[in-house]
Amino acid sequence: MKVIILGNGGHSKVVQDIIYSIKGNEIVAILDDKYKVEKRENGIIYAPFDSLKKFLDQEAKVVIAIGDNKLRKNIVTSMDIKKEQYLTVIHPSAIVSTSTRIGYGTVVMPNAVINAEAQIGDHCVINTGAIIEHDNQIGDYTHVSPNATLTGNVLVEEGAHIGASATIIPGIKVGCWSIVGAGSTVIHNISPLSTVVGCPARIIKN
Ligand SMILES: CC(=O)SCCNC(=O)CCNC(=O)[C@H](O)C(C)(C)COP(=O)(O)OP(=O)(O)OC[C@H]1O[C@@H](n2cnc3c(N)ncnc32)[C@H](O)[C@@H]1OP(=O)(O)O
Repeated sequence: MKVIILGNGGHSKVVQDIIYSIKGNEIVAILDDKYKVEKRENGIIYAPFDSLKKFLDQEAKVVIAIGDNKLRKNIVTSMDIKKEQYLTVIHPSAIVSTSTRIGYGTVVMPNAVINAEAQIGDHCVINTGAIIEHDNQIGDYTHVSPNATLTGNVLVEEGAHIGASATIIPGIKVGCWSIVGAGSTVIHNISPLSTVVGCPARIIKN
């Protein structure tokens, strides 16, 4: 599979490793606005974002490898690429139930676990070792950070960011574009656009 990667920062390095860990994948271009002019190194083209259309052919799939949820959404809305052309990337060590649905452009990192009937949206990041338990609903453009644990029936709305090693107890709703601080334990629903931290998590911004 030919793959075009958008973004070339720290998160992208991990995504590139995952793409290479899957047999048959080939990264053909890495686009980022830090490249002002097009260049080719070791068979990969490096160029600014707006050159995407030039490299996009029917065979190539696209992954947005940018950790920031809002930026990922902005790029998707500005690029006008067909949904089906986004590649869903799942590291071979991740454990994913056959009854889950994982959306377009979503990246599932090493040792993540996604259990029965969880639904994961488009352009999400399920980071290293994250646990998404049964029946979770995870919205588009979310990021579940390394080692976070979402227990059963958790609902995470669009754009929310769950910090590293956070824990969310069963049945909780995390509102859209909220942030859960690293190491927090969430025991109450979180309203949209809020930031919560601590054990139990308390609101510090909304
Ligand atoms: C591979 C990767 O790297 S994936 C990326 C994973 N990233 C993360 O997990 C980062 C998650 N982010 C955090 O935890 C951040 O601290 C945030 C977003 C919750 C808060 O950041 P800011 O809005 O900048 O808040 P700020 O640092 O000013 O702290 C505000 C208060 O909350 C407290 N606080 C901040 N974060 C936490 C936390 N995780 N747990 C407990 N308390 C916290 C601070 O001590 C401070 O308290 P005070 O007012 O009593 O002094």
